[in-house]
Amino acid sequence: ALKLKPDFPEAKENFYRVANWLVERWHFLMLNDNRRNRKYQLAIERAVQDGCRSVLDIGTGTGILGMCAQKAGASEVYACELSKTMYELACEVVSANGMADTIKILHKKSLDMEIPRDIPNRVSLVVTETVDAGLLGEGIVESLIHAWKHLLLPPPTSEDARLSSPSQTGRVIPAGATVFAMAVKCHEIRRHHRLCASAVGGLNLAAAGPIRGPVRCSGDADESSEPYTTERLSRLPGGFTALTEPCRVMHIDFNNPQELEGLTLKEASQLHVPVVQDGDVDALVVWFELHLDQDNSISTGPDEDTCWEQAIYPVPSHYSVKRGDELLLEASCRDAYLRVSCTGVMSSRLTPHSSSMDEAASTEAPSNPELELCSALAGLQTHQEIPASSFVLECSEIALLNNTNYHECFRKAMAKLFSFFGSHKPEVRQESGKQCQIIATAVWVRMPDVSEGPVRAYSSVEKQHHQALLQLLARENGVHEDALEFWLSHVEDDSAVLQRPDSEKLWSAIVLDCVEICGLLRQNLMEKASLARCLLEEGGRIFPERIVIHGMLVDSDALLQESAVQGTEPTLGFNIAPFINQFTVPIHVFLDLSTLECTHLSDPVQMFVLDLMTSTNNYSNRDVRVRVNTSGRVTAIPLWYHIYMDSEVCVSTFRPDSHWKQVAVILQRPLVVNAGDWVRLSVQFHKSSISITAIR
Ligand SMILES: CCc1ccncc1CNCCCCSC[C@H]1O[C@@H](n2ccc3c(N)ncnc32)[C@H](O)[C@@H]1O
Repeated sequence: ALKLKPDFPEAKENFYRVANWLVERWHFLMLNDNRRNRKYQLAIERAVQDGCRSVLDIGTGTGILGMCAQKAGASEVYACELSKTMYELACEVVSANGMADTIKILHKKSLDMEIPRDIPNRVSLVVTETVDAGLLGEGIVESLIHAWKHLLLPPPTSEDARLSSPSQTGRVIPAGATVFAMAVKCHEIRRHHRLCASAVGGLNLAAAGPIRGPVRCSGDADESSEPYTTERLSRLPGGFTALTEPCRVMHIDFNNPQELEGLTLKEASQLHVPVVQDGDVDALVVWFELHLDQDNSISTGPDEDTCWEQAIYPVPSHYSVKRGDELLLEASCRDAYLRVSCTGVMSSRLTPHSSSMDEAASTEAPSNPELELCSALAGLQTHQEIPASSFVLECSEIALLNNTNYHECFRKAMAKLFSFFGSHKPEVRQESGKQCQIIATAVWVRMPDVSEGPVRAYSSVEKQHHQALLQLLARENGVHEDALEFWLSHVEDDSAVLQRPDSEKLWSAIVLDCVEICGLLRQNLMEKASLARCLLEEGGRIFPERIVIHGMLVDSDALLQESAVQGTEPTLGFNIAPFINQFTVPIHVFLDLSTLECTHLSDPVQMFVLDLMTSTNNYSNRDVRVRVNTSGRVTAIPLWYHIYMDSEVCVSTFRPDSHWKQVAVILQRPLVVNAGDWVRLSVQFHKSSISITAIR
């Protein structure tokens, strides 16, 4: 559609969503990571010079590692790629770099490859980077077990190593990986995985029983949750505090088929990690060193200036630790995921601390072992896992519940509305009672303050278990059963939700959920608002009534690195950028603007106003003049919103406690500016999607 009509807004909007899905953003990060590319190239060159003549690149992506092998002089290069989009991209890239006839690319998962159908003979080198932040999440162990059995020449046995040339034996790049973990205290992780308040918006949540996030590294591998989430620790607002030293969890040798086969059957290993700092454990952070060959490795650690994320295992129970304690961890590779969890704390506090006693203890005959054992056991804090029956909410929903500022603002605005109705129309009120429709396609709606007489709230919730949770909360908080009516809105068409009620049932308040967690405005927001306006009774209000879009000019190389490959230099001189950059998306979502490495080139300015109550105030485009107060290169325009519940009560989506992220418009061509310049931005708003072009 875009090829036919490049500026067709719906197609543009859909393309952005599709492109983000088809080509994951880390492809850009990876290809721009010149250090990583050079390390792989060096390891491949060594292996080929060492005698590996035939190479298979598993998970070739754009084909860069296969091209390294071909350029290093390998005589046979094969590559396989399971994603159709990436496979087609790799074919374009390889032929554009003149290697179409020397690299054979298969649109196949390596596990489905056979000899001689797919490749004529076993290869002497497999190169792959099918790893995620938790190392095993892309199935590298399963892929390599299969590769050793069916695609690779046998590994060198000890005498082989001395005698035959490596071309008769097989090897893998990376050769292995070492996994590390440490315990951290981090508020940003906590507020996304654990309820930090027992009451929200005047509702006592404790009544609902345990509420937990989707990430759970529990004993039973219940499929409803993921074992870990990922974060770039160096970019988390508020940072983190390391409570333990990093500890070495395990080493995996990818050149040892027997070890790989035994990995998922191996018993969990128990680790005792010294605590170096007092605090409550919020999560375990896991990263790894990828040993490409003996002396060449890539680290994904939080303190390296690496572009990679770390694996985060939130700790559900409350472990508070003190310097000198030992944290007990358990690590295993069951069902091909790396699982790390806290199993207890060996508190040092129970053994006498004072130095004199320690000296005495060390000089006297060994103290009585029973005493030592029972004091150690007494110090062993272990906690019951949260029962699996607890309610599971998304991380963003937990962060929403923890966003007390948002709930307070909402209550304030609602209370004003109810007092308005209470005072203005006593006669009408009696027979029909206050009809208040809460249309919040978000999970969470606040029960209006029902103390002010009969309020009927109708909520459209998307998920059954949210309805169950709300009903439970209503009952436990004295909200009468029939004061709250639900229907299950269906994501695809909200019209069912907005169907016009019979005439007497007009609404006094309609709540719209306007902003997606990723920071985009919801699709068809203005259409929903105009539909909702027809459903209001006299004096009825829409919440929010207005959204003001703010933005500023920034110079951020980090945003460029995540959105497009910057030329051929980062990719070892191979011409890859024009092909992968077809999937560049001019809107960067899930941005955490508070920790983005960037230079602010202007003050924040008001870009656009959306009036949800009075449609005549709306327009579709606007020119905004922005004064440059710092010289630099404008590469992006971050955007956030001030959401006005009513004329005074406002919630910003760019606050430390906000459960929303921000977005950024990436300029097609960076604009060099000097302090004192004025930049004119043409801001278009169409079908809830914003586009901004900078004019000198
Ligand atoms: C320092 C590395 C690092 C550290 C931490 N975080 C991220 C990274 C960077 N690695 C990200 C790559 C991760 C994606 S894997 C790359 C490509 O390979 C494909 N695939 C995956 C398995 C597979 C298979 N068995 N057979 C054929 N194809 C396969 C995927 O379809 C994808 O296009």
